[in-house]
Amino acid sequence: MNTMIEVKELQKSFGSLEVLKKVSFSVSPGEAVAVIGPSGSGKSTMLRSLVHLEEITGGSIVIQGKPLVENGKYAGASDIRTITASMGMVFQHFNLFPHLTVRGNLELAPRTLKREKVAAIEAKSRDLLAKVGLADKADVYPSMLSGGQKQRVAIARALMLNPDILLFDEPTSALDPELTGEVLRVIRQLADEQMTMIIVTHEMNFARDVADRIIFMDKGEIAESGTPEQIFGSPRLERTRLFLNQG
Ligand SMILES: Nc1ncnc2c1ncn2[C@@H]1O[C@H](COP(=O)(O)OP(=O)(O)OP(=O)(O)O)[C@@H](O)[C@H]1O
Repeated sequence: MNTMIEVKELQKSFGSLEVLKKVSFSVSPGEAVAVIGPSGSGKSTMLRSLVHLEEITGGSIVIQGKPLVENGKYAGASDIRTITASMGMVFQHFNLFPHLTVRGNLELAPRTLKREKVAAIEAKSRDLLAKVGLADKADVYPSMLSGGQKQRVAIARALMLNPDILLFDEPTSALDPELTGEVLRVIRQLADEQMTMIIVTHEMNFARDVADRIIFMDKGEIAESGTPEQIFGSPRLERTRLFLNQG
């Protein structure tokens, strides 16, 4: 399989507001793609469309060769479930279940799906918590954790279902600056392990360091796409950076 994600002429409108205007791109296996761009340019909407959290108004999305939506027509409900199950999503605001412990958060979906034995699920949650540096937090509740710790739990939770693709929607935007590093380190480790990822982020330096490719969105379109070297040499991006820094 050569393409993990193939997006063709994706269009999305909210009422009369056209948020995505024929956006096309593809992601190869093992690629880490960062999506950057000014606020309101459609980055989150594009990402959410891939996992059917937004219903698109035109175009096609094909995940690992399977069409989620083709020329605006969606697959059947069961195919949509299967296709979106191959992707894990990490949100800006963590979205942990407050009434479950850290371990409970990790194990809820796999225990509900019953695809694996309970012992295997428990072993995996232990391993993944160790991987994100939180082995000692398995039995605490999310309210006891810092934002950076919560986000690392959310990443471990997304990994519990063995996704082929991970999507990050501004994973550090809700964090105090001193807590972003611990989350970015985990994402970088996943990139080093060749996890296929799309990361929507405002962290320009991180995008430059971790991404194989950068997609720069502006006003619902892909303004530029290329390697970090190509994109960070671009005068258009420089103008946006100055603008963002002033904000
Ligand atoms: N549910 C919705 N209903 C109406 N408009 C929406 C909805 N969701 C997003 N929008 C609008 O779509 C546009 C793109 O939003 P989106 O969140 O995709 O941008 P973004 O590039 O991710 O921005 P940011 O960096 O601020 O998160 C914005 O104008 C936003 O107000």
